[in-house]
Amino acid sequence: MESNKIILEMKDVEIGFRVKDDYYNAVDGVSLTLSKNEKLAIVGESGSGKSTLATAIVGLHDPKNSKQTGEINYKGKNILNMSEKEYLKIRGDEIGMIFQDPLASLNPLMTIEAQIEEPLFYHTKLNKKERHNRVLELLDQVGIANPKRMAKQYPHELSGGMRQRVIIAIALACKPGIIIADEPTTALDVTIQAQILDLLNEIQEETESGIILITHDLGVVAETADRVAVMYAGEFVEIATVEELFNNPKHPYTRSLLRSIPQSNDLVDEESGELHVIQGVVPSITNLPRTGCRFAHRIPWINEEEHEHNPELHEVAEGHWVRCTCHENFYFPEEVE
Ligand SMILES: Nc1ncnc2c1ncn2[C@@H]1O[C@H](COP(=O)(O)OP(=O)(O)OP(=O)(O)O)[C@@H](O)[C@H]1O
Repeated sequence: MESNKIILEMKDVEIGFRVKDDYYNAVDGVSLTLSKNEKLAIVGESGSGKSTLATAIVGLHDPKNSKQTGEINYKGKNILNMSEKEYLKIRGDEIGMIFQDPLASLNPLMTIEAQIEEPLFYHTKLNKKERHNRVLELLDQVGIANPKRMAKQYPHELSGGMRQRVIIAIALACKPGIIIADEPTTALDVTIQAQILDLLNEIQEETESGIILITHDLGVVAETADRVAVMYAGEFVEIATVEELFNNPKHPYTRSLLRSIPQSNDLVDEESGELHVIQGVVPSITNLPRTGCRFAHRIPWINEEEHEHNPELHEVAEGHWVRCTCHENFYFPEEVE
């Protein structure tokens, strides 16, 4: 990493949703920093709270149905306390967003040019001609072969991969210092996924922005990230550099996630030829155990005494944090004869 200047700092962030008359936390006390020029991945199964956190960073939770506490500090201000008016100055300007479904994120009735021009209109002083030139420059930057032609088209005329490139162009329009990418390649087929990840890597080298990449896919993490935070049931259970996480995973959840990806032969059970899968699912927010190790029920063969009563993150090596003590004597039952 060329620079370790912290540009976003999350401190004890809690985000709860109203269910009937109560609030239940989907994000439950997370702390993390993002540095300039860093690609930080947040990884976890569906329901672990990743999108809830990403949505808070871009200030898009509905205050009527959600409750946010803690701090997400950006340029000395807590995003969680900002009014919509204040946030409008930042969103799409200093913080860019790329979401999973490019079709849902684009307006079907506006040309590509009009959609890329919009943030330039609101956040810059460029005149019409300058905005037009910047639109063409951005389309070129995201690898679109004929920017002039594409600028006049509508979203339905484009392939999924092209639409995602347009979304990235919109996110980049005002040269944001931070880019939040929530499952940016999930809706795309595998070859296009690889191109979009390459594009994100290239863009980051050029812009030196900090990128938070939200994904359930460890393959995407390996391709893209510098550092990884593994999220389970609203908490970070492990934080490490990508090399450390893949070479020396500690938390039982991380180890289970790594065993469920099919890249390596030794992940496949020799006798049955099947992948090892993690039993069970992330509990819903109303059923989350709020005390003790939240992963304990998915590794029932591990004795209760191995878990902490109030699991905390422990630094096991420099910059490598693991929650709970259950990793110390953890094993997979199939490894024991
Ligand atoms: N508006 C909401 N109201 C109530 N519960 C919600 C709301 N949004 C999310 N949740 C719940 O919060 C938990 C975390 O959801 P979230 O979408 O953040 O997880 P995720 O890890 O991003 O999963 P996915 O990849 O499926 O989006 C889930 O149990 C989800 O059902």
